[in-house]
Amino acid sequence: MSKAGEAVVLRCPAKLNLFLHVGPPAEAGGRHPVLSAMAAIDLVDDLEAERRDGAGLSLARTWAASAAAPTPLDWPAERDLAWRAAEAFAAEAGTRPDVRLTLSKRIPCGGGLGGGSADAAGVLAAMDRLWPGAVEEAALTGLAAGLGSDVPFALAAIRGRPLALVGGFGEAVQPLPRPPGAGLHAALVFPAFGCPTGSVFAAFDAAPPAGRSDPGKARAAAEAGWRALAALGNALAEPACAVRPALRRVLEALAGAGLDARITGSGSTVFVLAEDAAQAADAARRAGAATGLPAVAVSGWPR
Ligand SMILES: C[C@](O)(CO)[C@H](O)COP(=O)(O)OP(=O)(O)OC[C@H]1O[C@@H](n2ccc(N)nc2=O)[C@H](O)[C@@H]1O
Ligand SMILES: Nc1ncnc2c1ncn2[C@@H]1O[C@H](COP(=O)(O)OP(=O)(O)OP(=O)(O)O)[C@@H](O)[C@H]1O
Repeated sequence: MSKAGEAVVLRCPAKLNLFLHVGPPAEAGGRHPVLSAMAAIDLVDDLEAERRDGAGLSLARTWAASAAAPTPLDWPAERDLAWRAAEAFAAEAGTRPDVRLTLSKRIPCGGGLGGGSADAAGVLAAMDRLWPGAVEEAALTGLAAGLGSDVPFALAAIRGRPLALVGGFGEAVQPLPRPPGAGLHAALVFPAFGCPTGSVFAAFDAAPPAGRSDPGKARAAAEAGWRALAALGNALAEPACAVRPALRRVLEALAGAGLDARITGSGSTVFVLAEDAAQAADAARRAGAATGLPAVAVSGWPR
């Protein structure tokens, strides 16, 4: 049955790396194996995808009115991960990328929140619905891994698995037990600069920390709670501060306000875990006052 003219609307969630361990690359200049507990949060980009047979690919990107840290969306559409996901899906399906994509963004760019990856995963999930059965499941997850390390988790989250232990180069996504008690709540702080992921991994190589990642420890931590997961640390936190010294000053200002702040991914976004939504809102207010930066409260996604 043709799906031409049909539209799919879905949400593309940001992720938090509750902890992030990084191993050495197999060869100099290669990518780094990671182990991370990733959780989707209710900071989302909205995607609409409409199939229009014969009309080609188009992409419109704007910031939602509620976006806390909008920056120029100035890279060419052809380089956007959403666009590249549409082309990759169509090539795999043996069809043309005849889809009109409209993105209303809220996830800050270059913030370690995986916004571009979430958009790409959203496009894969949407096109899978608009061209049902055209790409097999294993091929779809392969496309996700080819687009970036955070895309397989984002695809799993959109399809109902919003908390996972992620290994390899992001392609090994395994369910993680949901910590007991309340759900995930946090305040996010958005520095006025991004952290270029490649430079942060290069800084990691210049001073790699000792220690090995252990999936068993990660599972035990998940059974203990959200804070136990975060206590496993982020191996890119120091490298991110080396690349952007101002990030250390943000962490120091938050510590001075009594807030236990951590970096997600390769930075620059900082998060403070909270017990519930009211505490997260309070932490966001205090974080904003201590740093002068935009700060928002978030919860696990979907709520
Ligand atoms: C830091 C994380 O967000 C953790 O979830 C991800 O590992 C980032 O992965 P990503 O978004 O796929 O990163 P990209 O923006 O595609 O990669 C930028 C650059 O970071 C380095 N890179 C990235 C991922 C990885 N596992 N090892 C790397 O060494 C590579 O030099 C790469 O060219
Ligand atoms: N749809 C997109 N949304 C945001 N950035 C995109 C997108 N497509 C391509 N990019 C490019 O990727 C860069 C960073 O993307 P993104 O916001 O996903 O980084 P990030 O959150 O730091 O990701 P990560 O956690 O994977 O390091 C942008 O500055 C931009 O050049």
